[in-house]
Amino acid sequence: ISTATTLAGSNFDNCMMNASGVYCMDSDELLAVENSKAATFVTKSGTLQPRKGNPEPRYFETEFGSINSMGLPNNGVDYYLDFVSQDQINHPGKTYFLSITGFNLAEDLELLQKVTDSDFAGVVELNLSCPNVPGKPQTGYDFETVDAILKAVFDVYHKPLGVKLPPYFDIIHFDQMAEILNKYPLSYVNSINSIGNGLYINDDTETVVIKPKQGFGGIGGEYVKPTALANVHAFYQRLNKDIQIIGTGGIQTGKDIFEHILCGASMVQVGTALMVEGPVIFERLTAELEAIMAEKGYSSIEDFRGKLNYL
Ligand SMILES: O=C(O)c1[nH]c(=O)[nH]c(=O)c1Cl
Repeated sequence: ISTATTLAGSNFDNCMMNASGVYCMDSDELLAVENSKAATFVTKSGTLQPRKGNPEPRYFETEFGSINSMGLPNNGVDYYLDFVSQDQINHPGKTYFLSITGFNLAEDLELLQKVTDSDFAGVVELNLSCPNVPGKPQTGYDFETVDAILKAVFDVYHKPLGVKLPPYFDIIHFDQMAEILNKYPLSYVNSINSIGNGLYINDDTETVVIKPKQGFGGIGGEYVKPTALANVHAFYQRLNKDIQIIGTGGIQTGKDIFEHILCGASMVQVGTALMVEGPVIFERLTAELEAIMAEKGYSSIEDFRGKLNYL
């Protein structure tokens, strides 16, 4: 039984990794994921300059998941490019993911130029769905802007690149986004980012639990799995088959991974549960997924990927 997968032209010996933003801020965290059972890692979304992010508390764990309004704290794209370029030397042939996000098209292109000028040989994840930068709209919900960004990006960048999308909640939005995405040579689409602008309350103190944005923040964890599975499957149904899907959202067990793959995912990313359990989670998740595959008589994830049945 193998949980191996192929994504963006690279082979991975496992189909799971961290979600950007979790366990990927600095070299210690990235090495912890690297040295776990995860197939690879993706960095925290890098911006042109390092950022402190929003005032704390900006992340809070609840019974069913998490809420965050981090505000894009990161060490800057050069830090992550330097780290991954060095890591590639230590692990020749391994493919890593670099997440980037600009605050406008010019910044996106400047970030990609830096990637082109570096030794980075992995996959770029363009984060179109950073929900927690006050005053900035959620790019992923501005379809014309997404189209303009992808047109400009693929005019200049010709190596493997995927996009991280926010969740959509309307069938027409799945149709409209897929129509845009199908126009471009994307390696993959990663659905979903956190569900934007949720609110969690501490009843004892009658107070919100995070400081930024009067407590409003992106929701992750068990809360979001039905939305994540729907987004994975909606894009699987609509995108041309050379655009693969990374499934992110609500993964806590091997069963959750099985469901994401059944919906069409070729790789899954773990966020909130990784934050809770640490990188050792990938050993448990791998064992649980292998057990499900053994029970069902599947030897590879391709035996059941995308094969969700309808009634
Ligand atoms: O506030 C954040 O840093 C953040 N938080 C999220 O839940 N998703 C993102 O893409 C980002 Cl960039």
